[in-house]
Amino acid sequence: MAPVPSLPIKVGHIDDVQELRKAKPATVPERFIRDMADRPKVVPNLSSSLDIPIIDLSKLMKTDKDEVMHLKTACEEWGFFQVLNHGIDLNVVEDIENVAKDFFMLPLQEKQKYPMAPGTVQGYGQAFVFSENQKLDWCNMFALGVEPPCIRNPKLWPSKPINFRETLEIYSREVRKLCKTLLKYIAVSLGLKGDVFEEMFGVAVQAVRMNYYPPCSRPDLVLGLSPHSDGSALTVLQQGKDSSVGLQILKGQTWVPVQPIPNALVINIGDTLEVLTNGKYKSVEHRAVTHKERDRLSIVTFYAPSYDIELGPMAELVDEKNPCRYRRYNHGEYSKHYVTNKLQGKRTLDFAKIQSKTSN
Ligand SMILES: COC(=O)C(/C=C/C1=C(C)CCCC1(C)C)=C/O[C@H]1C=C(C)C(=O)O1
Ligand SMILES: O=C(O)CCC(=O)C(=O)O
Ligand SMILES: [Fe+2]
Repeated sequence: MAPVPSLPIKVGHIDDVQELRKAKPATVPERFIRDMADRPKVVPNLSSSLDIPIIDLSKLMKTDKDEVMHLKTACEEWGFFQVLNHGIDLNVVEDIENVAKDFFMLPLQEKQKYPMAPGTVQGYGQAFVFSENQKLDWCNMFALGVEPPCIRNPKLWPSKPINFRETLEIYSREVRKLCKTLLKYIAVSLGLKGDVFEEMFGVAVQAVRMNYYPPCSRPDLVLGLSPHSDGSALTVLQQGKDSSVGLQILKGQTWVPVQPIPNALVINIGDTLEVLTNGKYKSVEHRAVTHKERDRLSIVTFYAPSYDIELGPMAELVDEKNPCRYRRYNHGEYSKHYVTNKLQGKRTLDFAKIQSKTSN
């Protein structure tokens, strides 16, 4: 079951932010200006002790016990880590960045041949806009369902740049392998059998979203991407080589910037793993901010179970001390719920939460 909108929705006019940037209006249009409380603080991006953990996959693959512990701590305390020695050929990483950039640099008319229809998440445009008065993100997105083939919409796969399709296929194959490997060690770090997720997921759903954030004259007033947690099991995020620092994750009350590390990929736990682990590993809220002079590109892969599967907290992770915090549900239904609601911090996961006096 692929998620589709059931009602026609009115979203009003959505400015293309690259075109806005070219036109250089004296002020940022009202629809992009955030309420005071939601505006980002613009501070210098200094590296600090609050950097997200770094995991060396080559050590994990030798089942280095310390690295497995390190992974466990990263998933429990951060929900985010950067992975080094991820095994994806650097040419593959470079090629996807180049085709994504080439796509976004095409004339608007060309990109609009692949429109994201209101209320849907595939194609070129802004996802997660459901009303005329909703604030907009300072971002252009291009998103495609990749696996299994039944979620692809072939009309949305662009003919330009000419190597787009082949490059995305090669990249997605490699990222899929990486997700399977990471899930194996995530299972091991939980004291579970390495193949537990692979067995459970069926033919995993995989989607890619390319986000392009042009510079913004008032980065203090806008957001590149609204706060959200990902609906996936695992997300793999590649930050453009010369991109500005823009990804921030919420740690306690603080938005912590993710400092790009050359040749590393950013991995985060999605809502689905939070549910499966009964909240032991958390999907952490994150957002993107913009920069006054510099642009930013990110290529994001969402990896999730087949729509057919029913899931809930794994029995091994539920006991008296850790009572069951989420109900069982069908993943296709959660996907539909996710893509038919605006990005709203961690609120989307209320879908699955068992409300109790102690739950947060
Ligand atoms: C803009 O897209 C998203 O943010 C997104 C959607 C991904 C998808 C597609 C682009 C094609 C169809 C499948 C899918 C819904 C995965 C986020 O994906 C998260 C949300 C859920 C649920 C998930 O599994 O990944
Ligand atoms: O661009 C980024 O760094 C954030 C992207 C993101 O969180 C997403 O696409 O879900
Ligand atoms: Fe995200």
